[in-house]
Amino acid sequence: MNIAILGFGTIGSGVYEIVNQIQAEELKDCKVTKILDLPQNKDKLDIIVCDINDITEDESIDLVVETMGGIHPAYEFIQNCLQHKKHVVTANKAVVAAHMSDFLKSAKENGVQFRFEASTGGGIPWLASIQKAKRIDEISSFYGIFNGTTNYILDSMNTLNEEFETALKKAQQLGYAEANPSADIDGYDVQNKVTISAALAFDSKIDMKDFPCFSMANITYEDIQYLKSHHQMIKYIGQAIKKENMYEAFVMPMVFASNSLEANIPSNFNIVTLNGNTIGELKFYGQGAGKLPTANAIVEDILDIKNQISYGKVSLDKKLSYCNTLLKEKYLIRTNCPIENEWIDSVECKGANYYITTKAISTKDFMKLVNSISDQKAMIAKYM
Ligand SMILES: NC(=O)C1=CN([C@@H]2O[C@H](COP(=O)(O)OP(=O)(O)OC[C@H]3O[C@@H](n4cnc5c(N)ncnc54)[C@H](OP(=O)(O)O)[C@@H]3O)[C@@H](O)[C@H]2O)C=CC1
Ligand SMILES: N[C@@H](CC=O)C(=O)O
Repeated sequence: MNIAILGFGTIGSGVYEIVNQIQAEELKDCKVTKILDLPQNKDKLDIIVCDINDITEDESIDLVVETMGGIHPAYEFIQNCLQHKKHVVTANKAVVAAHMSDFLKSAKENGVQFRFEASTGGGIPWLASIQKAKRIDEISSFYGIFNGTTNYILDSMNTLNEEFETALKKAQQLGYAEANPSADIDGYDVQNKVTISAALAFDSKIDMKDFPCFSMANITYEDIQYLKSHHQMIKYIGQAIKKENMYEAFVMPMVFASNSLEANIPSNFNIVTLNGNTIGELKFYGQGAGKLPTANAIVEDILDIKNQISYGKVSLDKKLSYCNTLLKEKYLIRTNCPIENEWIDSVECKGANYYITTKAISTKDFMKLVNSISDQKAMIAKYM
């Protein structure tokens, strides 16, 4: 199987290394024969080309790996490759979340495969596991730590007493962060991953514009110390739940008991959990970001395509409506101004700050409460 890679950065170079340099029996008839890169990088390797047509028009190429990131020109390049009857495997959650149904349709029309395991959960076989679980079960909910960069930051602040900015810089140097790390910190990356996971778990295209997404940028060292004194830890979570033809979803910081699995996830690792009617709770753990773990997930997709292995068809046929009264939960707000409200359960004063815990309330009421807070630096989290 001849493979082309679009984009030779952290993940693209990892795919090249695994396919062309690891001596696995399964990989012996796979070879990267072309790489699309920008003209300034033309001399890095003799298989680099700078025109997508050199790949789409090359009949010897069977499969294209897209690891450029972003929506454009990734969307056009993926469509072009599918229309030229080449299988496509991508790690690019932004383009998959936005255009999954177009890609699946083009792949079907052209008799090829479109796979995207690496887009969600890095090296964890999460999407395949959702598909396997769904062969028997109805999946009612999933949640988890879906972002390696933000987990690395929170873990470094907690265990190494590092500043947020220092930890972020290290995560960037290690190749975990998105090109614009606001995607990690402000939640767009997890929104994409929740959307992709929901498509597979619930057979439905949910719209990320509907559900709340709170940044984790306001979490401070003092917040982590405060929670530690209460035997708790904060993590950055994506979550979705389905009830009949309705769903709720969130991206936000969440407070866990310090002896829970989630509270103890280190470094760039992710943990993701699904709930099914016969399997119950099922958890998956592994590196959620980084060159070789993510490249590994891409190569697993390549081998599944080569060996014609599928865990079920992806269908987005079910219509789910967003409903913000399905859940009733407790929230934690740290702010410099007191809040008086019927939904407040307790308030603890710490220096200039108030740590406010709400009663169990609906998302609808919680959003009203949040909109009444003028403190731009307020930290907002949900209790697990
Ligand atoms: N890093 C990670 O841990 C993970 C990343 N992903 C996803 O994988 C994708 C790639 O990420 P990553 O490897 O980290 O990103 P990088 O920025 O390291 O790599 C992207 C590469 O693509 C190149 N590129 C951009 N546009 C073009 C173009 N038009 N033609 C040719 N080359 C182009 C870039 O060149 P230049 O730098 O010169 O602009 C860069 O070398 C993203 O979608 C990301 O979300 C998914 C899971 C984990
Ligand atoms: N930036 C992402 C990369 C993997 O999806 C992350 O940190 O999780």
